[in-house]
Amino acid sequence: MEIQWYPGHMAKARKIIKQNIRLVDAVIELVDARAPLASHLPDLDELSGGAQKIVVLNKADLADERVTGMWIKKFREMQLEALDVNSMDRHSVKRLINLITTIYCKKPGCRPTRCMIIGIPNVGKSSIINQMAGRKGARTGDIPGVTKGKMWLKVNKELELLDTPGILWPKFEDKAIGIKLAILGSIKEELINIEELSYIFLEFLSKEYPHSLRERYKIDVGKSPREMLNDIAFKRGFLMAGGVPDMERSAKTLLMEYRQGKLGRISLENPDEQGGFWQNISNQE
Ligand SMILES: Nc1nc2c(ncn2[C@@H]2O[C@H](COP(=O)(O)OP(=O)(O)OP(=O)(O)O)[C@@H](O)[C@H]2O)c(=O)[nH]1
Repeated sequence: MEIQWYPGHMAKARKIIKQNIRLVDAVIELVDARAPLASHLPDLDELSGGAQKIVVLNKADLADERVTGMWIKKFREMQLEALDVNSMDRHSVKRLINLITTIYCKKPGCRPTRCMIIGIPNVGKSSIINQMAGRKGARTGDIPGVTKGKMWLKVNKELELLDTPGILWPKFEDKAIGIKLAILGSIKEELINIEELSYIFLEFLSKEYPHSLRERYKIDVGKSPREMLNDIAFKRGFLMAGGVPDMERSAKTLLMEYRQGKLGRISLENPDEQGGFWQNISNQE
């Protein structure tokens, strides 16, 4: 499956990030816990200069807990601060605030640490900013030396966030990365052949999480992806004139329900995987 990818505003976004990054102590790179590598920004280190990076695996409530634990271990082995977070949950986000404070505020009365959130589309940047800043997130106003109009949100005495997150698009020369991001919902649907995408996803699920498919849709996971999608259409009553199964509706429903967590906690990537399903996808023409 070919994903047409024309992020026209990419250069502008990079420029804005570059300008803002020099104002912060730390960059919080938000990745999707279900695919931390595919949703990671390979050129962020080059953009972020000296600012320290904290990797936040967001939407951890939707990811396979065991696999997320493996990722955290892996990032820490690479000497990176890493934390799993559910931005919908105040307590979970509090752990991130505490981590930043522990790293940057060694003594009482320290100056506020300034952070910027960066991540790919739909990874949860606005949600985490809102959850971190909460009602206290009153804008602190223009600060001298800061690009006009730039605002800081006060999280607490020790922490301030830049009010606008940085959106970046990953480079994906690798076909599997594009497909994972499409499954997660980070790529506009108009750019995707949704039926083809669902076939790949069904094949992945039938190999890695067959029980989730069986439980949710009561289908035979030994069948071909096309047959499985067909069966989902029948089970759900997605039928067009003449009783023809509506495959597109079926595909959209499958992906929507995955993104909403209705299929259970499912990770697309595993740090220990070598070869395997995604490698085969990447190797395909
Ligand atoms: N389950 C779950 N959903 C989340 C989490 N974080 C964000 N979401 C949902 O993911 C969707 C995207 O979140 P946003 O905060 O708008 O993401 P964004 O990165 O600001 O998106 P863009 O503005 O497109 O760049 C929303 O429907 C959120 O409710 C999370 O930790 N868990």
